[in-house]
Amino acid sequence: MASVYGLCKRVYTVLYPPAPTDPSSTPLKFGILGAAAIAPIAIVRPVKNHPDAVLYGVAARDETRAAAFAKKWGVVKTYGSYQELLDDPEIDVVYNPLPNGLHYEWTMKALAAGKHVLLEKPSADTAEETRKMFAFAEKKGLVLLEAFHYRFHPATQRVKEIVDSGELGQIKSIESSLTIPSGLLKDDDIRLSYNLGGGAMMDMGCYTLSMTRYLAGADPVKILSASADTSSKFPRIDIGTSAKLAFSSQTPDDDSQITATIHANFRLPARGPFGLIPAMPKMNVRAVGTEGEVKTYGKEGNSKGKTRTEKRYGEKGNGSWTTYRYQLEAFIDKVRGRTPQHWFDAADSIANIEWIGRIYEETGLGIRPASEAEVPSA
Ligand SMILES: NC(=O)C1=CN([C@@H]2O[C@H](COP(=O)(O)OP(=O)(O)OC[C@H]3O[C@@H](n4cnc5c(N)ncnc54)[C@H](OP(=O)(O)O)[C@@H]3O)[C@@H](O)[C@H]2O)C=CC1
Ligand SMILES: O=C1OC[C@@H](O)[C@H](O)[C@H]1O
Repeated sequence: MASVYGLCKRVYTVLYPPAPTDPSSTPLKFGILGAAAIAPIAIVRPVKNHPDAVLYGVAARDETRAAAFAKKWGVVKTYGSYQELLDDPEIDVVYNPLPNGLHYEWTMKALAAGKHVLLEKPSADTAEETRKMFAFAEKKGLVLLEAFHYRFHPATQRVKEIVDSGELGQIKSIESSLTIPSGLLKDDDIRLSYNLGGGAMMDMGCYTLSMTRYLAGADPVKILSASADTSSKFPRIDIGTSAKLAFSSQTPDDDSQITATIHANFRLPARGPFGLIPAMPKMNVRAVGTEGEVKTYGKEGNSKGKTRTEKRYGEKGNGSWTTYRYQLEAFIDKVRGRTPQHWFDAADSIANIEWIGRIYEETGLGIRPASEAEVPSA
């Protein structure tokens, strides 16, 4: 009963985050590019709870969309084009939740305008674009972060701690999957557009790969296999991708490899007789060592031997801080010149998109198209 109450309380606090009690008189002003579906959870609510941030602007291709968004979420100013927002000297930080294929163009333009950028995942369509964005940010002395929010949460960090502690023995395999049920995406969803950088490996596989690389503490050494499911309607889009990767063992004196499987799918079929049991979105990570295993997100299985369940909601906000709120805290610390509790750098983002590209090549679908937009040069 107590935990049901706790859950309801956490959900309520996530949806209605309390205003900070000690707001800054000179907060960072955030601008959002596009009235994106993800913006309320990923940036609007976290900003409302941060003492050093305000939601200043939102731009949309059609200003009425920006106006509707601003009214609903309490944003101060609206713009009828992304460039107008970037040209506003009041804006300090840009949140870029545009379709993947537009990440590079608008991040380069935002950096050129002198804004720090919190950039949605995956960083861009190609590794070359990601390299250029980070090089430009560094040259300009601006903060650029790919929004892998999960990394900032204490639960993720605890899993990493368990893996690194050695209590599981030598890690032999890592499995990571992120899947959503069939029927969730409409045909015009950005995730189903090749030109906008869509595909399951881009959209969800980027997390599974990132998490696997994080737990392995290294990049893969080889792709052992990779395959993609497609559909006749979207022949260049992977509805699902599965890949098997080899990592070098991180344990000294162990020359065996870690085998990792990653799995991303947009169309998990319903189950049971006549498909009557609807599938649920699933996020699962499991690292198996010679002495034990750790699972995240999934339910306890019928494991033999000793098992324990650890919960890590984090201490902040009485356990109500989301991954996005933790991410925002770190991002603002970085912008303000403080040391964030966790960070990951350009090399990490570059390696992730490089391996996404390699996996796409291996499936035969090829990497997503590079941007043809004219952008400011680094
Ligand atoms: N961190 C996370 O948990 C999540 C991250 N994401 C990432 O965020 C990004 C956006 O995802 P999501 O919010 O679901 O996307 P939406 O479908 O809501 O699209 C985002 C915005 O893209 C703009 N846009 C610009 N050009 C186009 C175009 N040609 N076609 C369609 N839209 C266009 C639209 O802005 P306008 O208002 O100007 O029309 C729209 O609001 C993606 O990179 C995705 O990977 C998505 C979900 C979860
Ligand atoms: O967190 C997520 O889960 C569902 C995906 O479609 C989305 O883009 C991703 O970021």
